[in-house]
Amino acid sequence: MIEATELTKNYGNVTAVNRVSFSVAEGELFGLLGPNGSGKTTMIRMLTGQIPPTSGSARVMGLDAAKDPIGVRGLVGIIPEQETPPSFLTAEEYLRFVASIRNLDSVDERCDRWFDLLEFGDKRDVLCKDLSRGTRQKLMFAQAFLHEPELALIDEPLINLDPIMQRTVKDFLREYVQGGGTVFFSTHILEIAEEICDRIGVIHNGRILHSGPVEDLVGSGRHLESFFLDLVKGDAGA
Ligand SMILES: Nc1ncnc2c1ncn2[C@@H]1O[C@H](COP(=O)(O)OP(=O)(O)OP(=O)(O)O)[C@@H](O)[C@H]1O
Repeated sequence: MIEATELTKNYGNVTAVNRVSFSVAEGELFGLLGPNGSGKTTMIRMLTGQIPPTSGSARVMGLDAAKDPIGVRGLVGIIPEQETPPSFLTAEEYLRFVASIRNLDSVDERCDRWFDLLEFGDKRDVLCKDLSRGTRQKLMFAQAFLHEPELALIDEPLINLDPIMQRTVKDFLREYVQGGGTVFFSTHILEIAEEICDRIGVIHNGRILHSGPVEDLVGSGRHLESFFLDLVKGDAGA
């Protein structure tokens, strides 16, 4: 579903992502872990064609993300970091707007499903500017999955959600990949990665320091936190 080859992004003299290669297979829940400023958001922006790479390439669902960014965004679901829905639309108007752009049928059913699952149907007629941060995040989650994409790319999916809603979203993501969907998400919350990911990549200073199945870590008796800290601190000291 994703094939990144020597992907690099420079902002002026800052190298945010440095010759990163990896792939994500269908049905996988892949977590990109890294501390603040390590390159996670830049990576997701390149994979979704929001910014072009300085060099290297990314194929996403068979399309070149730099050459066909609109094609990629038509296929995948995206939750960008700290993105908020338009302030002047209600929650339901926003979902219907997304549904019309994506030419979806059964719009009532699709909207109801997400209002029910994420328990915010009582907010459907509230203007987005008046929604709480957590409810805006639920809405962003709903818009990303409204068209039932085969691949979702999510930047920090659970950051504003309370523990009950985090549980719902984690369960949804596991069911989604068990049903054949693929998820690429970035986080610095290690417990979430350890709990739901099939595979993780650890990124620091724009480079992938490690990539592998979570069960290898669990099987070795190591906790992800100590593994992550050793890797990142070792890299910082190198
Ligand atoms: N538009 C930009 N212009 C200049 N530098 C940028 C830009 N976007 C990101 N950077 C820099 O690139 C590096 C990687 O940033 P990025 O936002 O990708 O990291 P991140 O891992 O998502 O961080 P966080 O977890 O804090 O959101 C940082 O040094 C950041 O300051």
